[in-house]
Amino acid sequence: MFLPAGSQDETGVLISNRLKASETFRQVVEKRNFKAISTPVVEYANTFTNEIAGMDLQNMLKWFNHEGEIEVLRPDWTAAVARAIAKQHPSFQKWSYQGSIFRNDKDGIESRQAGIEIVHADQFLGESECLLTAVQYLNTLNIDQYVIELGHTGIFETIIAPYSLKEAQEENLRIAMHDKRSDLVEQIVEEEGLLAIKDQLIQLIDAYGSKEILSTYHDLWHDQAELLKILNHLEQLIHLLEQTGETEVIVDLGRVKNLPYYDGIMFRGFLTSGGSICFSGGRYDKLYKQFKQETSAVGLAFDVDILAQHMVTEASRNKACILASPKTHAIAESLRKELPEAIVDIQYDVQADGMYDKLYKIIQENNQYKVVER
Ligand SMILES: N[C@@H](Cc1c[nH]c[nH+]1)C(=O)O
Repeated sequence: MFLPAGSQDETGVLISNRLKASETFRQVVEKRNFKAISTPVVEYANTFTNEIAGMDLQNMLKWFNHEGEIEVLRPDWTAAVARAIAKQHPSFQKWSYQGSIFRNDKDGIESRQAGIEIVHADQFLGESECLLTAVQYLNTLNIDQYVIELGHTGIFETIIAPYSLKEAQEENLRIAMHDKRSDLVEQIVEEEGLLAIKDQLIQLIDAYGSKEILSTYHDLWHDQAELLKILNHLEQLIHLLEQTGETEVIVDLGRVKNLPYYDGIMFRGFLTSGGSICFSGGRYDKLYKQFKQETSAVGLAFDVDILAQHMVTEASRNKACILASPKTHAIAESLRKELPEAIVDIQYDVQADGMYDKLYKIIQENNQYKVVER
């Protein structure tokens, strides 16, 4: 029997790591006063594809229901949580969730996320709390080899704003920037007659690295108030992270939004070995416009599958086997307590050597049963 492309089975350590990552997440966010929320796996496509949320239906797992409406398997938590809490009283700000999302533009169709969303809070408070929760969670999981990257949708958007690009061309340019394809950026800019910003965009592609890069851009953008404001904002967040710990922070000024609803700061966590993205998030105030709310909204989600692959597994426990028979099986069961530290299996026969660290047999002594090493 085969599985559809993108679906996969899992066994052993990966599962226990994932469960541990989930439980740790639950504890960390509960202690930081997040309230758990869960939304159904099946939703109307419109929750994600409406004009404001803007996600692409093409990448969703979808079907028609009996009323002819398109339903999907949850492709994104952020839009689902926004739908769910839009009706809630705005006094509560901090939400957390855990569960799968399904999209066929990712490596596997299903990926497990653990995330937080902070709504109606002061902007800097929300962003700081997102980043500091990420730091605390990764520390608690003993993952210390990572880098936090900060970006901002406003840089690219401000630069192209004076030119009225068609939506499709704008998106192509965004994708070329996202992929850091200077050849494509050059081509699109020339086709669209945007020569005035050609050099600026090409230069931005390489504008990533440690915070020192910010001072170069302070000079370059000295007369562009909007862009200077963004640089100051990034600096403020870097300063906060520096004050609270040893976290390595980089900036990518050429970063463009990877989700259509982002408008503002964007953050990602990269694991140093291998470079996988372990969390991703950003500001998305505009998503709430669909509910006629002008508010602040920011969040991030961890890729729990990636975390599970990179968690250091604890030294595994000793594996013991008590050899029994149908007649002594009940006795063997009662003798498990004599081996409290080990993983204890009961078998009638052990075929392969090396399956267990120790083999025990049952003996009777003074009318008492006990296990002794064989
Ligand atoms: N939903 C985003 C993560 C996020 C949470 N909040 C804001 N952004 C993602 O799947 O990448």
